Amino acid sequence: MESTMEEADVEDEKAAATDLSYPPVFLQPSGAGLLPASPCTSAAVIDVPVLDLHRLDPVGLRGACRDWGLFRLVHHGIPPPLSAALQAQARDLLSLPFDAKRARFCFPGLAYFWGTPALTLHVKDLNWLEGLHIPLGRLSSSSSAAEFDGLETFWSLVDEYKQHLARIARTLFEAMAADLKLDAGLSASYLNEHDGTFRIYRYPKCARADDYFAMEAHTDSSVLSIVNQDDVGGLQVLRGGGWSCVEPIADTLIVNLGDIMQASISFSDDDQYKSVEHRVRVNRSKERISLCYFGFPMEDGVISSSRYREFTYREFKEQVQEDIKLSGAKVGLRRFRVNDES
Ligand SMILES: O=C(O)CCC(=O)C(=O)O
Ligand SMILES: [Fe+2]
Repeated sequence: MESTMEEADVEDEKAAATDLSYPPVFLQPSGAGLLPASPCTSAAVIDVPVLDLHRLDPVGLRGACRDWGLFRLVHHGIPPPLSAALQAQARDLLSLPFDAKRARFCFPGLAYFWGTPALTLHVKDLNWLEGLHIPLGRLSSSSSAAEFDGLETFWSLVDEYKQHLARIARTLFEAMAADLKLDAGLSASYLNEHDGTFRIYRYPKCARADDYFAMEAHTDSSVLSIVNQDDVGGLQVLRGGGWSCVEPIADTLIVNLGDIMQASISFSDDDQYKSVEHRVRVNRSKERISLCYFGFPMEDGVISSSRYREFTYREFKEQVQEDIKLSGAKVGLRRFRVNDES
């Protein structure tokens, strides 16, 4: 048994080591010279709350947002063939040779990245991922012919998909704002759903699955994030002090709340939503694709609450970037806490 496992490991490692679509940093079987992330632990599958977008139950939503910071969304209205077509396009585009991806996807409206979860952030550890970064606000104004050349199908799918994302994000946010009794004037600038960020991730297989994370533990800086994952799995959530797996289930979306929702504290009962900590594990023998949307506030949107000092989203973003530049890690909302001794 032992030797079979080892043989399988060697085969997986060889396959991963020769895939020329992988960034070269992922082709080093020994991972020489790379900083190892903390070892992954095995985690049990957990049943996360399920919400139906057609009949959004305010009590269920309140519980999911306060206790979990994450839920599974059903009846979300994205046609399954649209998700499948976009997943297939993502797979095709990211299977191009590494150099071709770097040369081809290099526009303000479409950028290829690898190794860290965002283009501009240099986090401490290598994340076993690559992807395409698409700022959705630029999509309609993006006029460069090169940006469209040969990608017409892809862009039209993204265009259709983004309408659904904006609809889902707005519907969920309105229900959350009503629950929190957010000030109507302020809450209008809390979510700029049409200018969200869309990222397509490919998590390469990694023979050393215990040494690296596909994406290390973090909270999202968004208002809310919407994850559409394939059937491979790997998303984990921190709950009750331990990590649990959020299973992929066909035609469902995983919604997680970001830091901005945690900061949007109800003035009426001082209660708080949760920006849930999550991470993605690598898979030894399968690549994983996920389509992720991040809804953010207006840049000048003021986030005002009893527990954090008032800040604009721009300020928050700049602080996150600065902390990462200085220490390689995000500090996040803690920076804005009133009376924070840390
Ligand atoms: O790919 C996933 O399932 C999650 C990605 C994620 O957490 C992120 O991009 O912030
Ligand atoms: Fe995330």
